[in-house]
Parts: sequence; C-alpha cells; structure tokens
Amino acid sequence: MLKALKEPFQYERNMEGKAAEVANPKSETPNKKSKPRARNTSATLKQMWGYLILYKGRLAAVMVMVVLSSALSLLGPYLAGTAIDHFLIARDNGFVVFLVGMGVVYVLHSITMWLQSIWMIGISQKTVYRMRLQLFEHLHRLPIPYFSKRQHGELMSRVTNDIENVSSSLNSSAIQVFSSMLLLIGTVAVMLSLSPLLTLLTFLVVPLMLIGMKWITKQTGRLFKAQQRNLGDLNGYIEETLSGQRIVKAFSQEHTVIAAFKERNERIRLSGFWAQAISGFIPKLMNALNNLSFAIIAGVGAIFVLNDQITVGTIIIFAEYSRQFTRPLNDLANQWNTLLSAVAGAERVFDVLGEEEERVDEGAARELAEVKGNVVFSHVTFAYEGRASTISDVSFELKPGDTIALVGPTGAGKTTLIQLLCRFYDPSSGSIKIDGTDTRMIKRENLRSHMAFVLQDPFLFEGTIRENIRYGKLDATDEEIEQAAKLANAHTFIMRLKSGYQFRLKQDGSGISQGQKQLLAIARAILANPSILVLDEATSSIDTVTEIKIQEALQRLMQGRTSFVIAHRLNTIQQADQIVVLQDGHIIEKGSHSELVDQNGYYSSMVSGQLKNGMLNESS
Ligand SMILES: Nc1ncnc2c1ncn2[C@@H]1O[C@H](COP(=O)(O)OP(=O)(O)OP(=O)(O)O)[C@@H](O)[C@H]1O
Repeated sequence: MLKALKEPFQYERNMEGKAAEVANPKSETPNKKSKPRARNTSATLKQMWGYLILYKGRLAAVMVMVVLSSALSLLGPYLAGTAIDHFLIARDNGFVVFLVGMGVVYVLHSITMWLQSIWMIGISQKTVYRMRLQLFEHLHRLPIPYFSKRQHGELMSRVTNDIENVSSSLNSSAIQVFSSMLLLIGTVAVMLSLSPLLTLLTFLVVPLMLIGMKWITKQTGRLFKAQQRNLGDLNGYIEETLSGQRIVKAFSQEHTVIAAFKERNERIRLSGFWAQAISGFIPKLMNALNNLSFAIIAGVGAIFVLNDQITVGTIIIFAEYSRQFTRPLNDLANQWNTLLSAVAGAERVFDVLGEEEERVDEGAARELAEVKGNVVFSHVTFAYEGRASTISDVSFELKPGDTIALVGPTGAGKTTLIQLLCRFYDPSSGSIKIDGTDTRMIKRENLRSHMAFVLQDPFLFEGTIRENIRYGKLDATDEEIEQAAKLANAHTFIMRLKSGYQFRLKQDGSGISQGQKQLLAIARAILANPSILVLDEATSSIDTVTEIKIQEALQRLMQGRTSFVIAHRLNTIQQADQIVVLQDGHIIEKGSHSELVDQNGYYSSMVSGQLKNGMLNESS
C-alpha cells in the first residue's frame, strides 16, 4: 500500500492537473542535481537589485528626494550657526526673514523625507509581492523529491517570514543607507571647509567607531541568519505536529513533542537575544563616542574662540555637524544590520528560487492529446539516489482498459512503480511507454492529466464538497459534478448532509467518514475521466455497506480504463487481467489468478494463507 499516506507527517500535496492525490515518495534525495548557487551576500544583493531595477523611475525619484533631504539637513545647522554669529554676536538686522528661511528649510526637509519614504514603501511592497508570487509559483513547479527532503512549515516560513523581512528592510534600510552616505560626505566636506583642524579632531573617534561597528556587525550577521533559520525550523515543527495531532495524541507523545518544541524555542530565544542585544549595543557605543567627540570640539573650540581663531557660530555649527557626522555612521551601522537580516531572508528565498524546476528538461518532450491506455514497462530499473536498486528489470504490458494488480510484501516497490509511471522519478534504465511513446518524451503535466489517483487516504481540501469533487475537472458544471457523485455512489450520503453539495469540509477533509472520503475521491476521478487510473486499495476495514458501495463505484470507474491497482483484496486481485507479484523490486510471479495459483509459488501460498479473511498482504 502507499503507506506514506497514512502518515500525517508525510502528506504530499500535489496541485497539478488531475493527479490531485499522490503518494509520498519517501525520498531523501532528489534524482536531479540542482544548479550550483553562489551563497554570499554580494550575489544576493545583486539578485535583489534585479528586482528593484524594475522600478527605476520611482527609484530615481526617491534618490532625488534623498539628495534634497540630505542637503536640507546639512543646511539647517549651517544656518543656525550663521544666525548666532550675525544676530546674537554682530547684532545684524533681518532676523525675522532669516527665521522664516530656516522654517522653510525644515518644512521642506520633512516633505522630502516623507515623499522618499512613501515612494520607497510602494517599491518595496511591489517587490515583495512579485517575490512572494514567484516563490509560490516556483514551489509548485519543484519536483516531488524536493518536498520530501524538507518540512512544509519550514518552506512556509520562507514564503511568509523571510519575505516579510525583505519587505520591512527595503522600506526603511535601503534609503537610509543611501542618505546616510550622502550626509556623511556632505558633512565632512562642509566641516573641512570651515576648519580643517577641528575636522581632524572630530575624526579622532572614527577608528574606534569603525572597529566597534565591524565587530558588532560580524557577530550580528551570523546571529540574524541563525535566527531566521531557527524560526523556519520552529515553524516547520509546529506545522508538522499540528497536522499530526492525532498521531501525537494516539501515541501519548505530547510531552516529547513539547520538550522538542522547547528546545527549538530556546534556540530562537538565544539567537534572538544575542542578535538584538549585540545590535542594540551599537547606538550606545555611538552615543558614547559622539559625546567624546563633542567634548573634544567644545574644549578645543573654546580655546580657539578665546584666541579669536574662529567664531562661536562656527563652534555651534561644528558641534551640530559632529553629531550629524556620527549619526549617519550610527544609522549606517544600524541599517547595515537590518539589511543583513534582509539579505539572510532574501538568500533563503533565492535558494528556493534557484532550485531546478520539474520542467526544465522538457525541451524535446511533447503533449499527447489523447491516450488510449496501452502501457508497456520494459526492463525498468531504478534506484533512489544513494540506495541500492529498488526496481530491477521489471517488464509487463497492459492493453487499453486492462487492470493490473500489484501485490507483494511491504517495501517490494509497488509505490515506486507508480511513481515511475507518473514521472515523479524516471527509470535509470529501461523504459515506460504509453501508447508507444516513452514517458520521458511526454511533458509531465500532460502525462499526469491523463491519469487519476484514488488513494486510501484521499486528500481533501478545506472547502465545499462540490469544490472538492470539481478538483478533478475545474471547468465541470454542477450537473456534471452531481452525475459523477451519483456514479460514485456518493450522491445519497451528500444529500443527507445538512447543506448537501455546499457542505463545507474542514481542512484535510475532516467532517466526513473515511469511507465517504473514498467515495468523494472516486467521484473526483470519475469527473477527471482519465485514461489511466491508479488505485491504492484501502486496507482498513470500512463497514460492509460502504464497502460494497465503494467496490461498486470502483468497478464503474475502472470500466474501460487502464488501471493500476495496489491491491489487498482477493476479490480485486482475482478480477485483474494481470497480477504482478513483486519482491525486493523484482517480479517474482506474473499472470492471471488461476495461472498463479497453479504455479504453487509465493502467490498461491499468500492466497491460501489469507483466504479466510479475504485480504492479502495486510502487513504492507
Ligand atoms: N524516497 C525514497 N528514497 C529512498 N528509498 C526509498 C524511497 N521511497 C521508497 N524507498 C525504498 O524503496 C523500497 C520500495 O518502496 P515502495 O514504497 O515502493 O514499496 P511498496 O511496495 O509500495 O511498500 P508498501 O506496500 O509498504 O507501501 C523500500 O525499500 C523503501 O525503503
């Protein structure tokens, strides 16, 4: 059986075409190598720039505003100092005009600041909108093995937290970094023109600042990265344990789960604490150095004033500028930190975007408009990466409309054969042909659109019964849906629900019984009208009435379609045109029921051993 589907921890959700319900390949390794990617900050920044450049007009407008606001904020202290020299000390006229002028400068400064921030928010929201969409689309094009290697919650964290991080940093940090640099250059230029000696004294603290900042950013960069990673890990764990709640409770594992959660929570707390504690130290350090430089300017400046070497106004300008000079440095350090955390987030997003899509190698592949259902496995051999051969030299042929029953002990390779059929993996040697075309030459999406799956634990989505059946054919009319439900023996139970087809299923389809879920899955497959059907028979016992209904509906569904049945019921197996008995990836017996019984081999002993309860290979 496709036992992975019994494990809520390992659900696979495939949203492609009609192959809505799929088996988990239990894979640890992808069968394709992903492209090597540069994993460094500058490469990530370059990639981010690729997104921003799309809004270059807006970006240029933001830059103009940044230049203006920086110039205006340089002008403010200069005017204040000049005012002191002219109106307080020299007692010149025109103070009111001057005051109005200063007022205008400050108002304009606020306006330019406001505009740059509002425009930048627009750019960043559009950017992350694109990123989020791209990421979501890309996730749906990744091959199945990619998902079996990762926790779903961890991937979700990339679509939510990491993207959010990029967004908030773009909003504030990107322009701040630019404006800080401008302010820095402007301030130094004006300071030098006023008094090279005082400028030099102000610079005394710079090496200390640089060393301090470098140390802090080095620590925090690493910690922010760890924080994002830990957050993703925690999200993954939450998603996993919540969706596996029943199993957790059934096995009384609440304490273990909570203990494991505590451990992860603690990791986040630690990395979060240190990242923020250390980065929070930046303003304190800067403040202290700032005050030091202020004291130097005040002390040395006072001596200059007493010796009539400079004016009091110049000292005021300098004192203000020295603050202005350290502030952008301070901002730069702060913003650099935020940028680093955004880069860490962006890197995780680009990591996923860099993964090779399922369709990249489909250049020569084509689409089949119609499939009759002739399926030939010829000398198919396959091994999961890093494992010994899972399928060895498997050959059989199915004519259109034939039913093949796959039997064999657990781990024999039944699920793997199905995964090869629908191209979650490709054979390492040999071939699978559908109507004479090698499946590798058929586009995956097209191939799967000719198939439908009815699995023992059918995956149903949150939504109405009607929507869930419609998943088999998105453009189906209400009449078609009801028709399919009738053929699937589901109509009667649906009509008994209080809102009929509008009855809303909760997430994972809970709200109806297991047998009813099966009937809905059959209705979905009937609606999809595939040429090839994959059926994983339920082993769990369902009440006899529902069981009969399911069997009846399945007979109708299988009529005229090539069907692969991972079979457990003797009844189903007996009716199959061909029975393939697998063991350790080899076909050990092949033929019809009577032929195999006559062979007196594995199959015949399996049948006689389990004939009483009508079930075969229950352990699988
Ligand atoms: N993704 C994977 N990566 C590596 N090995 C795998 C993977 N999936 C399955 N296997 C291994 O391949 C073998 C065949 O597994 P498969 O799931 O096809 O068996 P099965 O006959 O369907 O079993 P069951 O009836 O229990 O579902 C097993 O030994 C299994 O451990």
